[in-house]
Amino acid sequence: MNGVCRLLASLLYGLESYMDGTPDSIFLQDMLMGNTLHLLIKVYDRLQRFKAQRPIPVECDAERLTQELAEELHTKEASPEVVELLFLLSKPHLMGLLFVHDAVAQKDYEPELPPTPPLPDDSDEEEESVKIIRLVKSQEPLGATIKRVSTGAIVVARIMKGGAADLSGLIHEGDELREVNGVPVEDKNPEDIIPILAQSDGAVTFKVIPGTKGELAAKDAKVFVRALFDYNPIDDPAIPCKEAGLVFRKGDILEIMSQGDDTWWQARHHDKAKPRAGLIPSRRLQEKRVALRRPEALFHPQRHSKPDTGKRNEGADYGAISGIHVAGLRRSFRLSRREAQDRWRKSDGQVASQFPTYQEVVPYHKEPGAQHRLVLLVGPAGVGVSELKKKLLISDPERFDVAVPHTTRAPRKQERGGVEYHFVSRHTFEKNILERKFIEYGEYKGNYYGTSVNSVHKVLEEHKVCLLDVEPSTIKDIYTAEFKPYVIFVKPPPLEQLQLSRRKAKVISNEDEAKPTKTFTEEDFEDMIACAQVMESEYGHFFEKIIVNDDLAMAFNELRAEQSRLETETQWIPKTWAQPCSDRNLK
Ligand SMILES: Nc1ncnc2c1ncn2[C@@H]1O[C@H](COP(=O)(O)OP(=O)(O)OP(=O)(O)O)[C@@H](O)[C@H]1O
Repeated sequence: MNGVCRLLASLLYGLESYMDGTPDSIFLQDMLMGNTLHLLIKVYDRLQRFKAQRPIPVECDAERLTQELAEELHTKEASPEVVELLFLLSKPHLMGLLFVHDAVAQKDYEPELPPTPPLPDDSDEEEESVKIIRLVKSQEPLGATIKRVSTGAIVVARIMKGGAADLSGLIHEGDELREVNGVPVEDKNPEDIIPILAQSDGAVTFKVIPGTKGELAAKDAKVFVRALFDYNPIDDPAIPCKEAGLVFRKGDILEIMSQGDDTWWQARHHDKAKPRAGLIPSRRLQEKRVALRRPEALFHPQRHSKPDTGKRNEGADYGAISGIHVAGLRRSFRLSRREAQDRWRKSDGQVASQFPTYQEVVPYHKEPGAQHRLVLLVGPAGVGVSELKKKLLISDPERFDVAVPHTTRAPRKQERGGVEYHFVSRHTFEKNILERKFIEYGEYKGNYYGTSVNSVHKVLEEHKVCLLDVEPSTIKDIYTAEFKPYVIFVKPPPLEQLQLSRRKAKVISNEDEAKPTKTFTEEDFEDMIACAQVMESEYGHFFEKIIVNDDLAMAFNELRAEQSRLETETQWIPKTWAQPCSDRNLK
């Protein structure tokens, strides 16, 4: 009210200089000063106050009630009060008031929808199936894309789930667009139609010929996938509509909302509130793309580890360096593994596909009392996997453990079977190899070293978290429901930070046997970074967590936090792991 009054006052004040006595100016002045306008404003003010109070009607049919009362009064003795009441009830003002009251109480005042635009005169037979659709536009996009098909017609290519068009239920994929806001679009390109929509304020009217693809979309079942690659529609020249694309990163969990199209699926981030779906390349399309890019990757230099000269000091182990003897951290065993050329076991087929695109996943929460997931640590040689593992073990020996490895070498003084190693004969070891009892094994200086499946089971059965560091090529062999491995990749920081942080660090020397350790060389750092890149590009789809080992304390804290998270939060595991029948046990 105040605002309206102020506006009127300033209008009068502003108009003063224009009041020149002409009929128009006199009319305007009379109108602005007039009683009618001011009464109207008063009414407006009252209505505003009632709007805020939101009164609820006591009676919705006062008119009928009044009529009944009048009939009743007619049967009574005509006392002066009865006569007066009958007189009041019959007054047109009161009747009008009650009529309006009832209309308001019954909310019988919705504005009628504007009449639909008349069909053009030149309607032909086909026009019989024409649909006129009116949608009210908000800030949100309509959530539909259009394209020109081979017949030259403009059709609705996609309806994005949860968008305005989808929620309206009126427009469907395959509908042919004839007009937008009365403008024929048959001779227009899709890009020319967008500005017509952009210009329209409020309601948009479409004239469409219903297509046949309409009902398909809703039928798709919901699925969750882990994206195994990064995607940004801006960089994708093939996407039919960049604005409709969904940005995601490797590791994101996506809810697939429609697989109706062979090449473009619709998905949304499972953890984001936005209900509207975006376009993503289908598995088939992405696999095709990766396959075409593959030859390039094959020529990528692969330097997982430097060729071993066999000159290293077999006796050097982490005990020697750190003063801590823990089974599974023995340097000799780790060196043997690096020498293992023979990839003794092929993939068991559990991996989603040859070309990592999307992995179907389901939520997983560890039941109390269930075994922990096997924690796999991978990283290039020297990055700090052993250091981090050792710190974790020391931080909570009741909770973490490592599998005791097997070896064919003779026990040294103070070494006890089953503690540092399981000492076995060459014959037994080879028999175990044939029986596929090892997760990984290798030979170093004439002796075998290996980690058995049973030794991992032993740790898990004790309800401890088993920490295992493996070559990335081994992951696929234990990527099973039995172990539910959680793969953590330890990554080196960029070169400068690597040089800075490792100034005082020591590695095993392979040039000078007299000194078991040496400082890192420039080449070691470059190798580490190159190797990490190859590992990430070849095996990155297995990594659920990447820890950059720059500052050791920070990297360790991150690892610890991740371990706690694993025990408390719901995780996403491959769907095949949740179906016990499809498990394949390692023997
Ligand atoms: N963030 C860090 N800052 C400084 N030094 C580090 C860091 N991480 C590891 N180191 C040191 O780098 C050296 C190599 O680490 P570590 O032996 O743990 O590597 P690794 O990944 O286990 O490699 P390998 O398998 O070849 O033994 C050790 O001396 C370790 O203390």
